[in-house]
Amino acid sequence: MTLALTIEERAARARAELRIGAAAALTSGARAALIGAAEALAPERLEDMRRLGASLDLAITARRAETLKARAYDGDIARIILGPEDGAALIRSAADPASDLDAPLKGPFRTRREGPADLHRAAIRLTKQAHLLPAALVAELPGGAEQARALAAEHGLSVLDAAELAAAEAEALVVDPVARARVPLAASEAGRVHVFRPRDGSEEHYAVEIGDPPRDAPVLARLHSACFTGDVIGSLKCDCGPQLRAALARMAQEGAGVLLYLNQEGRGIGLANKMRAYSLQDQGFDTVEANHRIGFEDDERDFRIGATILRRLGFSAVRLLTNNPRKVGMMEQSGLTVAERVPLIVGENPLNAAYLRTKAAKSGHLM
Ligand SMILES: Nc1nc2c(ncn2[C@@H]2O[C@H](COP(=O)(O)OP(=O)(O)OP(=O)(O)O)[C@@H](O)[C@H]2O)c(=O)[nH]1
Ligand SMILES: [Zn+2]
Repeated sequence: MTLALTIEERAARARAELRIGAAAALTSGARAALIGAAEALAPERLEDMRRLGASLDLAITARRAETLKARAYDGDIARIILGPEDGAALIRSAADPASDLDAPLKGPFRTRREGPADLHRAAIRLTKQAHLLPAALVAELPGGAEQARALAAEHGLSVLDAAELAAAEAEALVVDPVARARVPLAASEAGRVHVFRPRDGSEEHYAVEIGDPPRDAPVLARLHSACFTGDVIGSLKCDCGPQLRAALARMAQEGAGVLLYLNQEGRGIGLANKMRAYSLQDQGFDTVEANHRIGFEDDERDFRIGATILRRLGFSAVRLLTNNPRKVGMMEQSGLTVAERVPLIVGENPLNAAYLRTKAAKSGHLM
């Protein structure tokens, strides 16, 4: 029956469900759990999960666990054991770094050592993909997958298999061209915008083509990650706006180029989480420390999507405008030739100098 949803479609739906505070069910073989996003799940639903579950955990990343001084027995993640008294306030304080400074001695949190952590890991992945705080409530069901399917059928919940979910992530890298049109730009009247839609239902990405770059020669290219604050409202905290405009100006000057505008706001964590990171930066943490304290890696972007889009446009070799060696490495790993790295050093000001120094010192950016 082709009306049945694929795992990718069910994952897209589950991400939306987590964002609106609904629960979903995850299975792994005969085991299963109900999950919810720590920042969104309604308290009444939490009580249902507590009632139905043989256990109730808060799954967090090892990064967040480090800030909370909780032991991460599962490598990249940790499972905080919630007791009957642990309600919404405790969950929020464990998941959300906003109050860390007011309550520096959170916890102590007891973390789980025994048993598999695959359901917890899958739940955290979904919250990250939904651009929520990377923290999930996980109630293991005593009746396993059978109980999960019965509950899902009764209440209209999504049921996803953790292993299938991981395998389905490759679909995020498959994009289809949707529409394109001429858009005369201030930098160059020979502008054209192409919209690409990922098969996994995640956000669309755009390509801005300047002129008519030949497909058989390395194209002057930029992979620009969305920065609402820098690109749109002129934030002085980063260099994104000036980089965006300088890249287009350089392409206009050469008469040809392609700028990918990738919707990877905040290095892939979304604007809400980026503002959480900025709030931590106001408390004195640098850009990398701030990401870690929320529970993210320094950089959650997958640049392979950029290579895919370039190839869809017919390019196989680039002269890449970037100061980030990771972008060069990822393009090459994806089979694109980087004929040259073209530095893009613009837009330093007194308010972003420390940020740019941190990127150079900790993230390997070339200055
Ligand atoms: N999480 C987080 N993201 C930030 C911060 N400042 C800027 N960003 C995001 O960082 C990304 C900047 O991306 P780029 O300029 O494309 O990449 P880059 O790694 O700096 O590399 P190049 O500019 O190519 O040298 C954008 O998605 C911004 O939204 C910050 O303090 N925290
Ligand atoms: Zn920026």
